[in-house]
Amino acid sequence: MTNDRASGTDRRGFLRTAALLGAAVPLAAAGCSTTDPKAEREGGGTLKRARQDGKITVGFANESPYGYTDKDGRLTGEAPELARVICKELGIGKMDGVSVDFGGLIGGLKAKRFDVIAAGMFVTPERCGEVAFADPEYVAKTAFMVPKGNPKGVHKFEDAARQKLKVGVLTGAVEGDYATRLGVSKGNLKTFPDQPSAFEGLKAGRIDCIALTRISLADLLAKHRGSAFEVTDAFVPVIGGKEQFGAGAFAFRKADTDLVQAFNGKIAELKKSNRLLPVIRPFGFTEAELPGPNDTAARFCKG
Ligand SMILES: CC1=N[C@H](C(=O)O)[C@@H](O)CN1
Repeated sequence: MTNDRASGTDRRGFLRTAALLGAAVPLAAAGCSTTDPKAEREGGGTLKRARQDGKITVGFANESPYGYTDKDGRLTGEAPELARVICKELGIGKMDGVSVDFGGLIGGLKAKRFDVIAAGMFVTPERCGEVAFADPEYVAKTAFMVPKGNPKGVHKFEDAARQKLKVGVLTGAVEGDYATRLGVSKGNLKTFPDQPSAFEGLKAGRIDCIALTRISLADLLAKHRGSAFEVTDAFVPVIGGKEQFGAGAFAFRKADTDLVQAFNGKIAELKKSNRLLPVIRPFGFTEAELPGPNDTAARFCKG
């Protein structure tokens, strides 16, 4: 992989490359934190290395508008663009991207294929056992893509479960968990590696609906204007009496505590100076999705 390309392997196994990400800027050596040798042994030290190299690698799931390559092959989306702003301010001028299925993000991070997950991944208690999350950059709701007119009246997972409908989700995404916990049988849950294949499944009638964030489905629908589908109103699944808001955040290896802190510092600054929304607004995010003061990673790790 070159320094300024995003690369990955698509689901057919073809290597895909994509031009990247912002011009190099001089290293901001001042204020760099040093990493202790123990942290490096345990897989930390990424912030120091990234500052020295002037480069960091992010993992993304090619889910638009969270993290994807555009028609020119450039890595973009809510999370990569925000990461680009933060990294530049941290003195890391270049960002490479590696594309994997959503379900491969945590494994890829741990295997050091990349240093940060920049895919709008939700903070959940299970995932907090595996990775360290920064504080959320947005909080989003869920929706379904269904045939126009929503003939089966699917507004929440319980509606799909009751009617034994087939629900399409992305591999490794939270919606699969929501669905099964709210009564959809494993046999009626169909996983897809990406949005286009889920859409094909819906079109072919292999599934009755797709469950994802409303933002993701609105983006998918916009790519298929005039199609026979619609996106339902956004809702918040409730499991065991608890509302499941989707708090999206960058994720890091647990040993990279200094990198998490550095990102958190910059996210706090961006929020305080009202600079967060302008970065993510072009991707369909509004004030309604901005995290509140209590929407911390620690809060969502608790569930
Ligand atoms: C950006 C995103 N977040 C959810 C998740 O973290 O599982 C899923 O909706 C998949 N996509």
